[in-house]
Amino acid sequence: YQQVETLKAKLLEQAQEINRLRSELGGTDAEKHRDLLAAENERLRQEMKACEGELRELRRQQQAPCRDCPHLQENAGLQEQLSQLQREAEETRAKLVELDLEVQQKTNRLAEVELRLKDSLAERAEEEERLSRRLRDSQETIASLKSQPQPIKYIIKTVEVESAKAKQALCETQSRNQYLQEQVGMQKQVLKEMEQQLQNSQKTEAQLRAQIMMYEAELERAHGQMLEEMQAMEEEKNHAIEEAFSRAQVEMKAVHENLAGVRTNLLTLQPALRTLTHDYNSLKRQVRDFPLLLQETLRSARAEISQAIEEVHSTNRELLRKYRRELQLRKKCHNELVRLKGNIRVFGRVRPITKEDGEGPEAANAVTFDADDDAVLHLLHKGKQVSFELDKVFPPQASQEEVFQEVQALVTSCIDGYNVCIFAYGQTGAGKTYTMEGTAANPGINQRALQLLFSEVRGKAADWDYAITVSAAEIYNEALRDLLGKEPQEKLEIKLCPDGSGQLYVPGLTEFRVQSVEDINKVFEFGHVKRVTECTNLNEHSSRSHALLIVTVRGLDRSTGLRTTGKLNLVDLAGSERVGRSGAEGSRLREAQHINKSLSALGDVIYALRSRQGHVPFRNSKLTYLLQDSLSGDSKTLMMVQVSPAEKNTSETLCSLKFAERVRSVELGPVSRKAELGSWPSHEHLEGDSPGSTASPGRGHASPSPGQLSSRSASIRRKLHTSGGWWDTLGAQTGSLHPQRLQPPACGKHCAGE
Ligand SMILES: Nc1ncnc2c1ncn2[C@@H]1O[C@H](COP(=O)(O)OP(=O)(O)OP(=O)(O)O)[C@@H](O)[C@H]1O
Repeated sequence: YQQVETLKAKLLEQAQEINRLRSELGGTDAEKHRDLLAAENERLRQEMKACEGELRELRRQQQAPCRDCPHLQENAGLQEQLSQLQREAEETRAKLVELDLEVQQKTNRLAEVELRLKDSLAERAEEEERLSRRLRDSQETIASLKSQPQPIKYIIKTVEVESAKAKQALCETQSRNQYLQEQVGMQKQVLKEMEQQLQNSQKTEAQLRAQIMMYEAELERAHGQMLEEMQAMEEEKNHAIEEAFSRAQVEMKAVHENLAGVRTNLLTLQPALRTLTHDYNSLKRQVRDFPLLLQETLRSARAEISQAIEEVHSTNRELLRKYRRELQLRKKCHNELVRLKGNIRVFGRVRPITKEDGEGPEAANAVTFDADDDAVLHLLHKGKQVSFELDKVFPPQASQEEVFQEVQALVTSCIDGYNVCIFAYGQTGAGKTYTMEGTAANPGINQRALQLLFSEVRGKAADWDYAITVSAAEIYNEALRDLLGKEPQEKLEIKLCPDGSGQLYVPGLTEFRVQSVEDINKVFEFGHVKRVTECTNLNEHSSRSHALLIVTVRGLDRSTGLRTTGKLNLVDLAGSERVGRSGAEGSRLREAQHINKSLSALGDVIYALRSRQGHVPFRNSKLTYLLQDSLSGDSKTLMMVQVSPAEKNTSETLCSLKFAERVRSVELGPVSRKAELGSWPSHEHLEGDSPGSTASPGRGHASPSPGQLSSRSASIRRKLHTSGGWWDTLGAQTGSLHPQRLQPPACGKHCAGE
């Protein structure tokens, strides 16, 4: 029964489904679609008709004769339009055909569906009918069976026996039932699955609900928190607003106060502004007047400046005048100083014992010095000690530097325009060349003097221009030769300047301008090579000529225009040995005679100069003639007497020292001078002089004992400081002096000079 009910319900469902399909097919969309298609079809038909009408009209217009048609131009456009319309009509027609076809297909399908639906409905109605009949039969059967009291099995069998047809129907129903039970089982399975799904869904739903509730709670809490925060912020905001308000009030108050202050300031500034305006106006006036004022001021400033310049000029002139006066004064003082020291000074230098002196008693040292007085030396000659006093004595250990220090004042005075002569005098091998030239490692006066001149000139370069030139000459056998010339053998002459100045000059004497120590070295080397040297018994490289190095210093003071010319003559005299001792004969003898003669002439000139004689015999020798302008006037002369300390040379040493002392002592005092000058000894006398014999007053200059010398030198120095000077002393005595020929002491008995 239940199966039947289920079947019935199923059939009802199918019937409902069929009705729904029918209503779908027969109702809304398909019908609407069909109507729409029909309407569209109709519209297109109408449009096509209109197009065809238009086409016809156009064809007609085209075919009509139109010779004078003013629309000829339009014709082409119309034709084009026509063809366009034709194309469109064709397209529309094709479209229409397509639509017709589609409508036809859809109508056919619809009819087909309707047909099938009708068949299905009929079939179902039949089935319904049949089933309801069977149901009724079955119900009736069941009802009759129920009313019967027989056991069911029996009835069934009876039914089976009685109704094969019903049995068959029952079988079918049973198979159907079987099928339906399977269906029910499947449905149950589906239902179970769905229930499972439902449960899962419910679980998920419960979870989601729980989650939602949690979220809602969270939301609620966040909301509450947010409200609290909003509340707090609100309060904060209110508080801040209140604070800002109160601050603004305070500031406002301050601003008001400031404003009041500004107002009062403004009130007080107004008078200041008035003053400023006034000032501005007055400044404007001043600016207007400024160019005039400026011109005026400039005029007065110019006048002041010119006045100041004038004053400076006059001050400068005055200073220049004073400077020149000071220069003259300096020169005068210098002169005075030199004069006090003596225009002619005599130094002695004792060389050390050398290997040329040999060995044994002959080479013994015969010269000693005074420990208390550096101007005194003692010579042990023939067992007796003879003492001499000069201006300064250099012992053997004195260095070249020490010697030069004593002569450098003389050297520098030639920068101031003085003429200076430095002679090295002495017997052969006594050290003249060593003192004047020195060695490469230990240069002598010549090179040091030039070096000093260079450095002095450099020091004055700011104010002065200087030119230093050097010439080198030698006098050999009374012949003057140029040591720097191209023709050293050529004899030069000394001549008077043609300008009538009385000056002497040597035509053809080479003069080199030197600017450095290197230049000097070259000059010295060159000159030295050409100097005539010969071997003698006494000195291997004895110089047989007088060698002169003439240094001329020309200066120009740039500020004053003052010009100065000073000459420094550095003379290495020829050796003054005695002829007999040097073993000279023939030409050597002639050399010696010339040497002695010229040395004698030098002695004469020096004597004449110191005794201020009216006539000075410069012309007696080439040497004195050449040095005339450097020996006369306010020129300065230094005689460096070189002596050998060797025992074997004591005779020569004695001669040299006596000569030196006599040169020096000419001016020492009227009594001594007189006595000396009155009995000027010959060389023999000099050589024969003994310390004892010279001690007697009135006969030459006695060599006192060391003790006497000390007291004498002291008295001399006193004189130098207290008296007007040597020249004055000499001048006072000139009248009483008898001109004497100053004999060169170095000539031997056979000397021509004697
Ligand atoms: N002060 C000194 N110190 C060291 N050696 C010296 C000194 N003086 C001279 N001599 C040496 O004595 C020797 C002779 O010296 P120098 O040639 O200078 O003599 P001189 O007087 O020029 O001789 P001459 O008249 O023959 O030319 C040289 O060897 C020199 O080096």
